[in-house]
Amino acid sequence: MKDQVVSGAPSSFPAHPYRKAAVIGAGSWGTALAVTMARAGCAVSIYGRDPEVIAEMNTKSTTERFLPGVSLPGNLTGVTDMAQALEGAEAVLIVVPSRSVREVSRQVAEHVPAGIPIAVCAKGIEPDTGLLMTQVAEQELNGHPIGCLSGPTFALETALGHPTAATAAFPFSYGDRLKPHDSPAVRLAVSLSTESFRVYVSDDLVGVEIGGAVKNIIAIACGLMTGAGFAENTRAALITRGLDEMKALAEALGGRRETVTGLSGIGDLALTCSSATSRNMALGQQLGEGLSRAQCFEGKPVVVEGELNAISVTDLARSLKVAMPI
Ligand SMILES: NC(=O)C1=CN([C@@H]2O[C@H](COP(=O)(O)OP(=O)(O)OC[C@H]3O[C@@H](n4cnc5c(N)ncnc54)[C@H](OP(=O)(O)O)[C@@H]3O)[C@@H](O)[C@H]2O)C=CC1
Ligand SMILES: O=C(CO)COP(=O)(O)O
Repeated sequence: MKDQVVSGAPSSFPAHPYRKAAVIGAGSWGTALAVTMARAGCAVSIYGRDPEVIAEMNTKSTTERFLPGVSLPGNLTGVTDMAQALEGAEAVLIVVPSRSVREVSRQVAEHVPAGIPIAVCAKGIEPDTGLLMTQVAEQELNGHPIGCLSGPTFALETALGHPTAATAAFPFSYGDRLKPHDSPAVRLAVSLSTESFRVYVSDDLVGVEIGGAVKNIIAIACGLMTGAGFAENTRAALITRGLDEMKALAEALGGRRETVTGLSGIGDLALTCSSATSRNMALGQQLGEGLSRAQCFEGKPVVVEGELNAISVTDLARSLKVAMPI
């Protein structure tokens, strides 16, 4: 099964949805995914470390800082105790910034029995090691199927119910008797399926994760050029050449080119490079307009994955002798 290519829409693989899941990270994307899973019928516990955010979720069914205007479903419970969040979970989603994935994976490992699938939803490459986020999680979480979820998915749009599609990827090589419909990728896809959210499945973790990590950097570049006063020809050139860089890096790591031309690659690249809703694009645009880093986002701290990852991706590309000029 190791090299079998599995991809497609969840309807091709009927599967049992998870009844109970834990989301670790109560920011915008973690909460949007928790909301989506809860709407799909799963009982979801979401772990956050800020007691005020969690209290607002449980008392008002809102999270105004992260998803303004969104009403949280009743089967979503916020908790500030990680062990409590993970109790009885059949699947775990880790949704924190890439720089926190190792620390959080280590914490999750203390509370989750072996065999429970873990989906890492952060986009990035670890500095110094050059590891994908699923590889980081794998080092900390022994005995778990580890996969990822990625795609063109602004959190607020997802939570507001705008039609959205993403890709879930898990390897199909563990467990001799595993059938495609038993794969965590398929079960996760089904567990997240609502009228407005559709998840496609893949077994190409490298292709999926490289798309997510690289698109943020290209989006900063698109923002820079927009802020500096350049126009659409320049953006099209950056997106197209950026896609080529993504393909080259994915291939060098054993990923597939066709994955990069899917939702998690060109889909996310197109989204993030075209809209100031993207924090990466917005940062680039403000810098291009001449603001200092401290002035961007009115001085508030905002997660901009492409900043850190511009360095880790460049280092990784150099170590593999892949040309990535952008
Ligand atoms: N927002 C989006 O549209 C999308 C985001 N993503 C990806 O999801 C990841 C998370 O981004 P996003 O949710 O947007 O970021 P946010 O800034 O909205 O939220 C990050 C959350 O992670 C929490 N966190 C950070 N470090 C830790 C830690 N060590 N332990 C526990 N919680 C922690 C933060 O808690 P605190 O507030 O206490 O610091 C916060 O609740 C990123 O990699 C991003 O690229 C992917 C797709 C869409
Ligand atoms: O990854 C995202 C959409 O797919 C979110 O993009 P930003 O992190 O740039 O806001």
